Parts: sequence; structure tokens; C-alpha cells
Amino acid sequence: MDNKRIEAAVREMLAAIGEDPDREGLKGTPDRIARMYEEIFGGLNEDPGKHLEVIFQEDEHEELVLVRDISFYSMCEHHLVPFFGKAHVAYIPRGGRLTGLSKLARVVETIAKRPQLQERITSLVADTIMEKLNPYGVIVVVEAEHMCMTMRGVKKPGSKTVTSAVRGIFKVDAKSRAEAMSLIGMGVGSRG
Ligand SMILES: Nc1nc2c(ncn2[C@@H]2O[C@H](COP(=O)(O)OP(=O)(O)OP(=O)(O)O)[C@@H](O)[C@H]2O)c(=O)[nH]1
Ligand SMILES: [Zn+2]
Repeated sequence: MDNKRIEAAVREMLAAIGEDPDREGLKGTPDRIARMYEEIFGGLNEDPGKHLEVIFQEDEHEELVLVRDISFYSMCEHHLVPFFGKAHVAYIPRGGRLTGLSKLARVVETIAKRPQLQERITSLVADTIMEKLNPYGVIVVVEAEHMCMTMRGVKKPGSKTVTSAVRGIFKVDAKSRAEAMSLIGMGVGSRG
């Protein structure tokens, strides 16, 4: 990431909105934003699949594994304001190829730390797991609140966007899909 370039751009934006980039409170802001971008866009130059290279061979387990409520923060690529919420990741390992549970959360994190669309996070997490673990199937559900819909624009605080990506056996087997969705808390009637 080119921190100097980010700093110059932030200075320019502050001046453009009519602020004085040299006043006491704003002096350090370009540098702070550059360092913040390094952190919140840190997934840009990272391959999310690298987290799935840790594999445990556990031949017995060819049943559902679900990590629910993985919290994440991302930046909407249209407005560069945050959207955030929870991702739920379920897969059925094939041939006992299990990964570490935290690694599923790391995949979500790497993909979220880029200018993003919620749909792209959802499908990229699913596709990365399919590619690296070759499981029977994957379901990813993401629920998020978009600041660009709450603090501005249409102004609908509390609205939640839910997206899902379904791969492998879950696409054809309605029963396993329903089981996974109900454990995720997205089953029929589970929201009252
Ligand atoms: N599909 C999708 N849309 C998103 C996401 N984040 C923000 N958006 C939408 O992107 C759209 C951009 O619409 P535009 O009409 O180009 O921008 P705008 O004039 O700022 O639109 P409003 O937000 O309706 O005021 C808006 O409808 C946002 O709600 C996302 O993750 N996925
Ligand atoms: Zn937006």
C-alpha cells in the first residue's frame, strides 16, 4: 500500500470539503487514515486460500462442521463506508479433510478486508473452501448492516441484508441444506 499517496489524497479531500488540513485536530489525520487503511484493506494482497493449508486428517468425520456468528467488518466498495455483521460457514468434509476452525474465520477476514460487496464476500468464501478442501459441500450465509443504507441515502437503520452461497451437495440435497440452514438459524420459522 502506498501510504504517502493515501496521505496526499486525504489532505486533498479535507481541503475539498472546505476544511483546513493543517489545523491541530486534522494534522495527523492523513497519516492515521493511511495506517488504518493498511489494516482494514489488509486482505487485498492476501490469498484467502493460504489459511486452508492446515489440514487435519480425521477419516471418521464426514458430517457437518459449522462455525456460526463469525463477526466481520468490511468497506462497501460503492461508498467506502463500513458494512459489518456475521458470517456463518458450514461444510461437509470429504475424505476426512478437516481444517482448523479458526481458519474458516481467517478466510472470512481476509476476504472482508477489501473494498467489497456482500455478495462477493459470500461467494468467494464458499469458492475458496470448495477449492482448497474439496468438501462434499459448503454453505455460507452472511448477514450485515450497511452504513451506506443507515447513516445516509435511504436511511434505514436496523435493516439487514442476508446473502447465501450454496455449493456441492447442498445444492441438490434439500434435506442437508435445510439441516445446515436450521443450525445456522436461518431455517423456516427460525426468525419467529
Ligand atoms: N448488491 C450490493 N449493493 C450494495 C452493497 N453495498 C452497497 N450497495 C448498494 O450500492 C448501490 C449504489 O447505488 P447508486 O445509485 O450508484 O449510489 P447512490 O446514489 O449513493 O445510491 P443510494 O444508496 O440509493 O443513495 C446502493 O443501492 C447501495 O445500497 C453490497 O454489498 N451489495
Ligand atoms: Zn455503499
